[in-house]
Amino acid sequence: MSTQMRVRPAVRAANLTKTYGTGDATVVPLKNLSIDFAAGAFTAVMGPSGSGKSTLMHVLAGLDSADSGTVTLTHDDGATIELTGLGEKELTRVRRERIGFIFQAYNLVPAMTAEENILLPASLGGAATDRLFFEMVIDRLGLTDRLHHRPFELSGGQQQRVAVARALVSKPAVIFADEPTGNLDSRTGAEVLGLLRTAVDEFGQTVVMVTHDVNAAAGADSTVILNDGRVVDQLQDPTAELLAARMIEVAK
Ligand SMILES: Nc1ncnc2c1ncn2[C@@H]1O[C@H](COP(=O)(O)OP(=O)(O)OP(=O)(O)O)[C@@H](O)[C@H]1O
Repeated sequence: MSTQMRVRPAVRAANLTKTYGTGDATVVPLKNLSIDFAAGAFTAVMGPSGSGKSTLMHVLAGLDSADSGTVTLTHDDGATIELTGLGEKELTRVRRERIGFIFQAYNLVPAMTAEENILLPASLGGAATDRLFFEMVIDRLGLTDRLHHRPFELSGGQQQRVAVARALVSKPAVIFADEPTGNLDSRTGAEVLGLLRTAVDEFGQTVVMVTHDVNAAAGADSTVILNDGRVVDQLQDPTAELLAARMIEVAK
């Protein structure tokens, strides 16, 4: 039995099926998919374009619904919440208190400055922000002199870094990141990966990150590979070379 399977899952997906469209236009991005994400671990999710990675992240975070199946979060004290069984109000509360999300499209609030965007989850959740941690995150992301700019005054990469900072500063139990380094130069990408690693190693948070980059995935503790809406492999501590070889096989 692998290390990953012995530890408590922070997030458990069971038999998730998701369909978009009807008739000839039907797409089934998730096909009876089950997977556990270990608590306090960094898991990468890889797979060909269209294999269902973003859909899975949205369903896991309660941002999109599944046709069937369940998503369950487990607290540190062992208490569980079935996200898929919650009403909208309760779901919003759980998302605010427990989940951070880094979207592919950043989803920043246009009228707010970078700092206001970063502090928004904490202010909505009523939690006090750890100001020292905030300063560390924005310094490492190179955002210190961009805090008073609004999103339209920032480059794509700067907006992505604001989205990363927003997901980190309230220290949610689980962070879902959908290609968080996709739009960044290699140095800033490495900073983002380092911060996600810190979230896991120093703060015990659980990180689930979609990436197309085998080097980024190799820095995680394990990698889940999706193909056609299903989990086709789960590798513990794989090397970038092994991941590259698996991705080529999956794409065949
Ligand atoms: N809102 C939607 N309406 C209809 N089809 C959708 C919608 N969102 C995703 N799909 C389809 O579902 C499938 C899975 O998409 P998804 O974005 O989850 O894949 P992905 O693995 O994240 O891809 P990529 O690596 O290109 O981001 C694709 O065929 C996509 O076109």
